[in-house]
Formats: sequence, C-alpha cells, structure tokens
Amino acid sequence: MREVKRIGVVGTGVMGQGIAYQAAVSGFETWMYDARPEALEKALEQIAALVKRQKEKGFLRDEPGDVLGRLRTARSLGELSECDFVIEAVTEDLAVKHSVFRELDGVCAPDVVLATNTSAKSITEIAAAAAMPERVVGMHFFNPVHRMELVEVVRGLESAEWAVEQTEGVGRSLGKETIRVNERPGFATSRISAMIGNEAFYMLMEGVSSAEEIDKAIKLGLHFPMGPFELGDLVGWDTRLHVLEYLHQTLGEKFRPCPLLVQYVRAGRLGKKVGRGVYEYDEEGRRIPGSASGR
Ligand SMILES: NC(=O)c1ccc[n+]([C@@H]2O[C@H](COP(=O)([O-])OP(=O)(O)OC[C@H]3O[C@@H](n4cnc5c(N)ncnc54)[C@H](O)[C@@H]3O)[C@@H](O)[C@H]2O)c1
Repeated sequence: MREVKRIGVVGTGVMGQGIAYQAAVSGFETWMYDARPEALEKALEQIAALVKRQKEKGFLRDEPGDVLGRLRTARSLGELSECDFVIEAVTEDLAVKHSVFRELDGVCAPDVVLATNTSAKSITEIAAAAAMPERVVGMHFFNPVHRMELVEVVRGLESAEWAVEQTEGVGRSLGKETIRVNERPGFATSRISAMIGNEAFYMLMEGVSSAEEIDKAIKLGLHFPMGPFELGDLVGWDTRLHVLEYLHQTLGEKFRPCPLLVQYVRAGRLGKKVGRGVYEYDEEGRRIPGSASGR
C-alpha cells in the first residue's frame, strides 16, 4: 500500500478547512485547493486562528509555525498530482463532485485513494464519474473536525478493499476512530441527524416551543451535547437541506424537508458560517444571546 505523506484537500469551506487543519496538525504535508481563491484565503486565515487558539489552550504539541508550514495552496487540481491521498470536501452537489472526480482521476497516480466527505450521497454514484471507481471511498468527517472523534468509512459498490483499508489507516493517523459502513443513503449518522434537525423545524413551525427551548429540551432531557438548531447552524442549513432532499428522494416521505427550513435557506439564513441561521453570531463566531428567531 502507498505510504501517505502528502494529503490533498479539495474544497476549503467549513469542512475542508477543518480537515486540512487536522492533516497539518497530524504531521502531513497538506495541499489545499478551492475553485474560489477567496475561499482558500479565508481557510488559511481560519486555520491560522484555530492553530493559535489550540496552542494557547495547550492542545498543540508542535509550534504554530511548524503546523502552518505544512500547508500548501494549489491554484489548480493539477497541482495535487504529488499527493498520496486526496479528500474531496466540495459543495454537496453531485454534478460538482462528478467534475472534481473526473479531473482528479486524470491527475492522481492509480494507487492514490480519492475519498469523498459527502454527508449522505451515494459513493457509488460519485465514483461513477471516475475511470477507477475502485479507489473512491467515503470518508465522512464531523464538524468541527478537530473536536469530533469519528470518521465513517463508507464502502461503495465498487470500492476496493485496499482503498477502504487505506482510508481507515489515514483516519487513524488523523487521530480519529473509524467505523465501516456499507453504503446506504445517509450512512449511519447523517440519516439520524437530518431527521432530528428536520423534526425540530416542524416543531418550531407548529409553535411547539421556541428554538432556544427546543434546544434546551433535547440537551437536558435527552442528554444530547448540542440542540438540533445549534447543530444545524454549525453544519449549515443549505448542507442540511441538500442531505434531506436526497434522503427524501431515496428513502421516502419521512424525510420531506420542512417548509420552514426551506424558507430559512431561501432567506440566506444558512447558519454560523454567514453569521445567522436560527441564531445570530458576532464577527468572532460567538452566538449573540437572545438572538434566536421566533419561528
Ligand atoms: N458542514 C458540515 O457539518 C458537514 C459535515 C460532514 C460532511 N459535510 C460534507 O462536506 C462537503 C463540504 O461541505 P461544507 O459544509 O464544507 O461546504 P461549504 O459550502 O462550506 O464549502 C464547500 C467549498 O467547496 C468549494 N467548491 C465548490 N465547487 C468546487 C470545485 N469544483 N472545486 C473546488 N472547490 C469547489 C466552494 O468554493 C466552497 O469553498 C459536503 O459534501 C458536505 O455534505 C459537511
């Protein structure tokens, strides 16, 4: 199996930057590419800020300069040709993912695994765009990547055993626990969390209680670490909606997206990444007290 020293990350939004941080902290030379240069710049800034915070809290063994020194930015996918393992974290849209995999296939050596961080989509369908679908594997990280312990490793119809094992090995090298999942829509985790977030929105729409009270109920009554609105704001409601639409299409009526959730996405209330979702956030990303929307 190929020794992994350089990791490529494609798409440096919420997840890509978290994965790139984790790879650099874990000692890998980390190549980052995004179709929007401003997203790449923002990712570098956010990673530098996170490195600083983690060092101050005593969570980082290495010097910040050493971690940041392992980060490289690419101006095209072609510059990822020397990478030993590539993780795609672009927008949750099949056409976008297909174009990335088609191009990566021509760029990377045949023994390089092309992993996708899709939250719920079919690995088999994503892999269909690649000339070598056997090297495409699901590698599902959780947000925020540096804090969450799990990576779901998802085997598509054509995923080869060597590629699945390589993905599990890289997951462990990034300090994560892994579980293996045979592909079904939503894997083991997104299926449950999408349903809870959607149900919480139905409850908000029906006036069962306020968003803050529903979050409080789920945290204190059911012992979840975060409420469904807090979590959805963190994940991004646009990403949540993409997942729900896909689960609705593949698993049926029980996943029909709540109309109020759809309205939030149409209004641009996408969550923490844009400063407002169900709650509002200041420039540092801290929640503004009392900012929960009434409905
Ligand atoms: N947000 C979460 O909590 C979460 C958790 C697990 C998995 N995921 C999955 O991770 C992936 C990324 O989600 P996100 O929340 O980081 O989204 P995001 O919108 O924050 O970032 C996506 C990035 O992809 C870039 N991009 C779009 N097209 C591209 C292309 N052709 N080439 C290169 N870059 C391109 C965009 O410019 C953007 O910076 C999705 O598949 C999502 O389902 C998200």
